[in-house]
Amino acid sequence: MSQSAGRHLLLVVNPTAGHYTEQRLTNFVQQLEHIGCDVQVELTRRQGHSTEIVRSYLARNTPDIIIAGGGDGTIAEIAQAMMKAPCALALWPIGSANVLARELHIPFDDAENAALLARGTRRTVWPGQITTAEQTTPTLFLQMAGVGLDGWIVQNLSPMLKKHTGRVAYVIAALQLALSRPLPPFKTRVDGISHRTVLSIISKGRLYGGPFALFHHNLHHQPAFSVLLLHRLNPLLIIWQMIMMRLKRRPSSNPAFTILTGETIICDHTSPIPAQSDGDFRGVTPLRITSAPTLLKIIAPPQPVAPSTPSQRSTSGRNTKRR
Ligand SMILES: Nc1ncnc2c1ncn2[C@@H]1O[C@H](COP(=O)(O)OP(=O)(O)OP(=O)(O)O)[C@@H](O)[C@H]1O
Repeated sequence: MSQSAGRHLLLVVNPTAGHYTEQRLTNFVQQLEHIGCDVQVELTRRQGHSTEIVRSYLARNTPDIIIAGGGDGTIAEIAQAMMKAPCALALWPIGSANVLARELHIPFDDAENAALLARGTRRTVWPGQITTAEQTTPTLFLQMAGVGLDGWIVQNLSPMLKKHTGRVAYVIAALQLALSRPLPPFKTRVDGISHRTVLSIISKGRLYGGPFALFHHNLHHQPAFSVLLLHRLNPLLIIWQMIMMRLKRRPSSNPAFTILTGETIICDHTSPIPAQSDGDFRGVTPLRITSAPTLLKIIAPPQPVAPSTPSQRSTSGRNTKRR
């Protein structure tokens, strides 16, 4: 009898996610049933609906695993409702970018993913949380948050273009913004040290925008973030960095940006600067980013041996200056 026999799974699916098809869902459910799981499928109908589905489901049931069928936005919404639940989260990566799934080495082949679910190996991850002045409850994110350029991009992104071109839509929006108007600089404080930035990327993972490695380490296993602070916006620099990322080279040292690690990040400005996390708009500055108070269990292959813990440092040597 398989290890997964009798496991009760809730599969929450975003049917608007980049790589969803009805046929793919039918096949995936059959694969899960084939390994002995009892699967309940719920389709979302609007943004935020997956949080409501999971909350009301957990009030009445105790599933063994909740599967997030979608991209990073759907995963974050489901995690938001699961923080105190004893069950594990699994990923069915059918989104456009699927950054967290790439980061955790979740198989993109559905049969292999079902086999991973059958084995049930778990990792714990430490989510981040973003709190704005208008929120009473912080919003969780599992992969990354971006303030400034990233927030403007998500605010200006055409959903139709995203549906048809996937990640290319973000590049088009970034170049449009970079060429159209000067973006206001704002203040980002990383563990008390203040920097002037036009974009701050605060990440648990190594990857950004899909398969591109932006940082050396993934910090999912500890209450810290990798932080990239872009000090000025130069379209040529952005194109150059994209080429380097495409070639899977990490950003080189450059006076235009600083890379460091930190635990508490505060962004502020006299006028509101937009922020996104895991690909969705999250409000405006002033805002504060810290680690969530609880860990989350995720079905994933075992974590590769981690390199030594990075201490707070800067690749451009500028993190000690106050701006
Ligand atoms: N039925 C729905 N209709 C409209 N929006 C939805 C629906 N279900 C979920 N959403 C929203 O769609 C947004 C994007 O979803 P998701 O992250 O799953 O897919 P994606 O954008 O294709 O993938 P990725 O985040 O990996 O690029 C999320 O904000 C989610 O709340």
